[in-house]
Amino acid sequence: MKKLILASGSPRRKQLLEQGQLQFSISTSTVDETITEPLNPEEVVEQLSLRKAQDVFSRFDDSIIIGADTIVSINGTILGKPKDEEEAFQMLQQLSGNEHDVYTGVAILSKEKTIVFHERTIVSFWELTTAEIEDYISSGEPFDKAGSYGIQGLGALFVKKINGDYFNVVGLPLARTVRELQNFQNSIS
Ligand SMILES: Cc1cn([C@H]2C[C@H](O)[C@@H](COP(=O)(O)OP(=O)(O)OP(=O)(O)O)O2)c(=O)[nH]c1=O
Repeated sequence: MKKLILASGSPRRKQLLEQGQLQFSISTSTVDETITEPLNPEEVVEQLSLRKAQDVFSRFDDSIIIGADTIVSINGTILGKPKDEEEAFQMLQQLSGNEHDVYTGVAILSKEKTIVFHERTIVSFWELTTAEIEDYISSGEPFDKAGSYGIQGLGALFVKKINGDYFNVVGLPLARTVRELQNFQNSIS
């Protein structure tokens, strides 16, 4: 059986794969995450997850590599990780009282094969007050997270409704990823 490598520096993705009882190591990718063409959110996450996986594959081509990327999409706008407090404030204001989509793309690749897929989860937020947003930003939680919130942390207090895989919002659609990986391993062995 080939070794499995998670191409991610995200502590959430590591935790989720561990929860899936998989044996793996980690090698962080250093790719540029800029998107230049006009793409749909699902195309963005698929392309970026593949870019991350390919980067690590170039160093470990005897292994199976998993890469992932998560973004928030609201009214045609894609929200990644905020660069500063001001951007975090704008993002949270946009999400307040509205419904948005969270997309995670996952790429699994080896010498023999490449697969890429995505999952979408719909999340509705309660109306947030300015004070609530400011307090949340002061907690520091928004900064390494797409859309400036973490559903697994204090951000849970903003969520009115969710439709789809919760773990997809945290950064990896776990059950689907494990199933896709099993099929992948069977097909190349
Ligand atoms: C919406 C949301 C996102 N996130 C996180 C998941 C991802 O780690 C992050 C989106 O950034 P990504 O660019 O997908 O991932 P990353 O930079 O953290 O890690 P890497 O590229 O090395 O794999 O946002 C949460 O933790 N909770 C949430 O509720």
